[in-house]
Amino acid sequence: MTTAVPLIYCFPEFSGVAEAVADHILAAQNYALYNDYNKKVPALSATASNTSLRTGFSSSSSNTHLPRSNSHHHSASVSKSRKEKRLQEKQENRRFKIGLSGGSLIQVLEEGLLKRDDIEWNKWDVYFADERLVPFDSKDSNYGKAKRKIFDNIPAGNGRPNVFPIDISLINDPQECADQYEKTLIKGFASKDSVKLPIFDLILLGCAPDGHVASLFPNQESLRENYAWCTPIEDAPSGPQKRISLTVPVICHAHRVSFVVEGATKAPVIKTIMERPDKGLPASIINEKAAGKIAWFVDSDAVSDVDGITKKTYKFLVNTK
Ligand SMILES: O=C(O)[C@H](O)[C@@H](O)[C@H](O)[C@H](O)COP(=O)(O)O
Repeated sequence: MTTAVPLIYCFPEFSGVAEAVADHILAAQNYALYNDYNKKVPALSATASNTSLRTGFSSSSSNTHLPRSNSHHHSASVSKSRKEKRLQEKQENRRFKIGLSGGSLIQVLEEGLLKRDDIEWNKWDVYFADERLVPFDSKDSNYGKAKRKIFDNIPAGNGRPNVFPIDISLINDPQECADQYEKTLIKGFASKDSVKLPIFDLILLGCAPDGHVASLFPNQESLRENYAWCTPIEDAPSGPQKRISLTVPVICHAHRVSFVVEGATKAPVIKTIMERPDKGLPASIINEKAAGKIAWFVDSDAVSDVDGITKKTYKFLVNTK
């Protein structure tokens, strides 16, 4: 049995998965932007005290101290208000950084996200956990699919995310394409400081019947890549052969890593992941290495073969009223 005890949220239907995944994403968005899953705090633009509520920093002391008219106090309050302004700017510049896989996940997101009106799309930076090296208009392109199904259908006026696809001019050269995508990640995650690994707020993964996640396939060398952020795949055993993928260390370094898996065809592999981590399937490796920040969103069919797992009831975090 798996030594990591992941949270497994199970739903009888696909639509239940889609709704819960959307809530989960929204909670992660709100936490990344406001340190508050439920974003109960009032809009930032209003007052300085709102800033303190949102950031957790204590702001003005004017409610607890009588004002004193000396220059020291004046300059202190000027620098305080500068500090507040800086905090406010920092707050306003926060971004929600999410990594998406392809496959059926895109339909789940299409169904769950597009009906919500509390998504701050213009604060999203969307990267891809993996990409097939095909033209964007191919049905196999993860970016192309996400664009057609989701990004192109965001209602007007709801903002637009920053989306980071691969450099399409490099689809014949997986190594170059992976290096270039790594540069894109460095720019987005480490432009000012040097960081060992990027920290995504959330990475969403599917899981194929062979246990591959993103484009990390069983027994391939890319699964053991420990330094690069992004790895080339030259010979994927299914689907388009040339791909790029985020590496295991990058995926496991995210704040949250969530699997979204539906359908009876996945039942055998989910059994193996939960019961035989020693087989070392890519999904098992992530499940174990990122223990503590993993959640599984599955339908009943996908877990029908597994005995002895504890299914949790998903508690919706984001208040939609
Ligand atoms: O580009 C890819 O191949 C995907 O990112 C891949 O990792 C996917 O998530 C699984 O193959 C599951 O796909 P399904 O959910 O469609 O079965």
